[in-house]
Formats: sequence, structure tokens, C-alpha cells
Amino acid sequence: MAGWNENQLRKYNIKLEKIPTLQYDDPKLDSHLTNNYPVLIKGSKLVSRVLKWDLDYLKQHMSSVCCNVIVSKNHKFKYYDPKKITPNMTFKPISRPSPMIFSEFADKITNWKKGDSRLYLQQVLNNTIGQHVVRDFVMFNWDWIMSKQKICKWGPLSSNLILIAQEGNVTPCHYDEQQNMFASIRGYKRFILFPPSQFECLYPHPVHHPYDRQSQVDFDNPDFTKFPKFKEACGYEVIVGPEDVLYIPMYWFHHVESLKHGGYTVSINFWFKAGSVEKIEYPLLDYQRMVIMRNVEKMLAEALHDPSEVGNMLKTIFLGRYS
Ligand SMILES: CC1(C)c2ccccc2-c2ccc(C[C@@H](CC(=O)O)C(=O)C(=O)O)cc21
Ligand SMILES: [Zn+2]
Repeated sequence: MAGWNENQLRKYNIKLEKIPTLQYDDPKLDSHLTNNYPVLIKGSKLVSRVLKWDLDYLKQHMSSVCCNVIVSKNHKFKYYDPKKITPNMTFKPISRPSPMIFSEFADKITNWKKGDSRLYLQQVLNNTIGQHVVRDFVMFNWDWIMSKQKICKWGPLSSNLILIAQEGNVTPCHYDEQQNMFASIRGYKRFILFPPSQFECLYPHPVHHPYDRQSQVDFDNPDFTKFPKFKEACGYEVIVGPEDVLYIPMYWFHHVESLKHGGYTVSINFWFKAGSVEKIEYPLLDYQRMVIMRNVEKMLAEALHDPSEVGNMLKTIFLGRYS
């Protein structure tokens, strides 16, 4: 495989399998998508018209646009929801938002030196980013991706984010509640995906924690005392390169890294709301079990009027009665 090699990958001792790769017009593709199974899609030309989106081009056409940039003291960009930080909580995130204009971001990552804070631009593509970029945006292969949206009965497109990461940046393991068609424009990103059935091995934070949806396990230094089942986790690995599209099914956990020494990466994600489930069928699908667990946590927090009491009540219900 041109363009990258194994020593650009961070070392984790996690069992890894491969993700299938299919051409965009392969008849087998739709069954992967409709069955919520990840697949690397080649040849879709979804974003081929914007392969020119490198730092210089974007500096030219959106240099004064204020963008959402995350700054981190290390290589990990663990997202948190600021709305879930309560006054009596001591929450010290490693990464934090630091909005800046595009040209400042571009200069900072161009002149970055070891020891500097790392940056990650995650900007919603909307009409505030200048008509040039919007004009390019409308040239995505919308017919193809909208045909998939229809076949899979996904909900509406909820957002397109442009992601510009420094080489080596990591988005730690988390899941999203939306279907994601992830397109790479520049550079290579390594994904490690885990199905919803591995919820027990990945220990996501409580729903009411600012780190909701993010795994508690630090892949760089896993605490096997607190998270013993992480030893049993079995991931699916795939390298996403320029023009590739990766389908990330909703509720699938994913760890994402921009390959070391590969230069900055430019990607675009297409998030679709989940389609409305016509009829619940049994046995339940694994992602539906995650939805149920989330609802139990939410309902208990609501009923108790205090999220910090949820754990104790679950323990009371469980110990000696269901254990
Ligand atoms: C989950 C999170 C933190 C988030 C919360 C609220 C609004 C936006 C986003 C957002 C946008 C992009 C990413 C990065 C991307 C992986 C990668 O390319 O690094 C990824 O995980 C994905 O595309 O799903 C992650 C997030
Ligand atoms: Zn994600």
C-alpha cells in the first residue's frame, strides 16, 4: 500500500482484525451499510473536487474566518461537553477549545515544534466560511451519498465538519449517535473500530459526565485493575487515505489517529441522524441495548434529581439480587 508504513502507527496491544474494502458501485456495499457494518469505500469521488483543499488554498479563501480549534497539551483530543460540567465538579480537561482565525491556525501548525501544544481544527462547513469554500462544497458527489442515505433510510444530513489535524494527533476512543460517512482529503488516518457489543470492554464514562460517549480507558496506558475487560477488546483496524470514504456505523466506538510523520491531515465527515426505527425486532441489536442503557441512566438521574446518585441506586438494585 503506497503512502504509509507500519512504523507510522502508534503501538497499542489490542487484538486487531481488518475492515472490508469495497468499490463505491459494488452491489455488496448496500448490505454493509443497511446492516450497520463498517466498510472502506473506494472510488466514490465524493470529495475529489476538493482535493486542492490544502493549507495554502484554504488560507487563501478562509484566512480571516474564525474557526473552532481544540488545543491539547498532549497528542490526545478527548472531547467533552461543557454543558455537563457542574459547579461542584473538579473537571480538568487536557484539551480545550481555543477559537482562532484560520491563518493563525495554519501558521501555528506550520511552525509547530516539539513541546508546543498541539492543535486540531474542527469546523462546521457552513456559509460563514466564505463563498469560495462553499462553492467547492456543493461540488461533492452529493448524488452518490444521498442515494446511500435513501437506501439506508438514514435521517437528514446533520453536519459536515472539516477536520484539519497535525500528524500524530489522536481522537481517543468514543462513539457517536449518528451515522458517519468519513471522507479523507489529505494524508492518512488510522481508525480502530469496536462494535457496540464491546461496550463492556471499553467502559464509557457515565452519560451525565462531561466525557459522555468517550471510553474511560487510556489506550496509551490502560488501567487493567479498573478496566479488566479491556484485555478482551478486539478492534477492527483500517487506514483511510486520500479519496477513501469510511462508513462508521452509529454507536460503533472509534479511536482515530493522524499517522505520525505523515504531515497534517484534512478530512470531512458527513453525519446523518439515525433513521426512525419502524418496528422494534427481537432479539435487539447491540446498538439498541446501548440506547436502552443510556435511557436508564438518564431516567434515574431525572428521577433522583442528582446524577451522582445513579451509581448507588444501580448498585442497590443489582447487588445480591441480579449478581
Ligand atoms: C465526537 C466529537 C468530539 C464531536 C462532538 C460534538 C461535535 C462534533 C464532534 C466531532 C467531530 C469530529 C471528531 C473527530 C472524528 C475523528 C477524527 O477524525 O479525529 C470523529 O470522531 C468523527 O468524525 O466522528 C470528533 C468529534
Ligand atoms: Zn466520532
